[in-house]
Amino acid sequence: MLQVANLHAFYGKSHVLHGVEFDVRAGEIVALLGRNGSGRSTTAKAIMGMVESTGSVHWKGQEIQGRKPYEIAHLGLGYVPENRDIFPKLTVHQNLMLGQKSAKQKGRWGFDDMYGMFPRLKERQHTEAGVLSGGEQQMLTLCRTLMGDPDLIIIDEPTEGLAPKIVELVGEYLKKLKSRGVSVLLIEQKLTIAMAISDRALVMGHGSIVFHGTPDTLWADAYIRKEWLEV
Ligand SMILES: Nc1ncnc2c1ncn2[C@@H]1O[C@H](COP(=O)(O)OP(=O)(O)OP(=O)(O)O)[C@@H](O)[C@H]1O
Repeated sequence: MLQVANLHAFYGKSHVLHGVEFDVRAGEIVALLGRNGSGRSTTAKAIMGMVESTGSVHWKGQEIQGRKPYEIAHLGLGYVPENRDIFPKLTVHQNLMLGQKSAKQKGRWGFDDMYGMFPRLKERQHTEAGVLSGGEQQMLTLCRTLMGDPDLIIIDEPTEGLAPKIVELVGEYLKKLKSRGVSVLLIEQKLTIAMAISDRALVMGHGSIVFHGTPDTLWADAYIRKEWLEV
């Protein structure tokens, strides 16, 4: 479904990704793990056309490397960035409306799905998004992206700063997405959530993939965990 090959990315003169290669198949949750600064967010941004990059990004059989971010989003790739991407002066409901692909075209998800999944957003549907808590804004960003009906969602550190109970909930939601046919590329630091929900795990270090395999194999690999992860 998504195939990334020989991906290099640059911030000006700084060369931060060095030939990243991996794939995400239909219906999979793939965890992209690594320490801060290892290049996970840059990988997401390079796939979405948001940083200068070279190499190949194949999405559903077509090359999307070099395309504009909005074109990539229209092709069914959803991106939930680390910093909350909401319109603070609009209400929760208006934010969700803006996420819809088009008002007429019915996607896989409607308002009821979002409010069912996150009752807190339903309670606050008429509230300005800017006054929501950090966790609620994160949920809203995820829901707004889902309203665009993506086939694959790249989600950057959704559990950052959340209480352990909420982290578990986020895991449940991501599994729900998978059960509705949405693939997930989950950027994470927490090995526990990745172990609990992902089909495969990738570990990044210094801008390259240093491990790929099942979560169980990763758990059993003390060297990789010690060298490249904070566990
Ligand atoms: N806008 C930028 N300009 C210059 N260098 C950057 C920029 N953003 C990231 N970098 C550098 O690129 C490298 C990879 O960073 P990246 O943000 O992709 O890592 P990460 O694994 O997602 O970690 P984090 O969660 O801390 O963002 C780091 O060395 C970082 O300092």
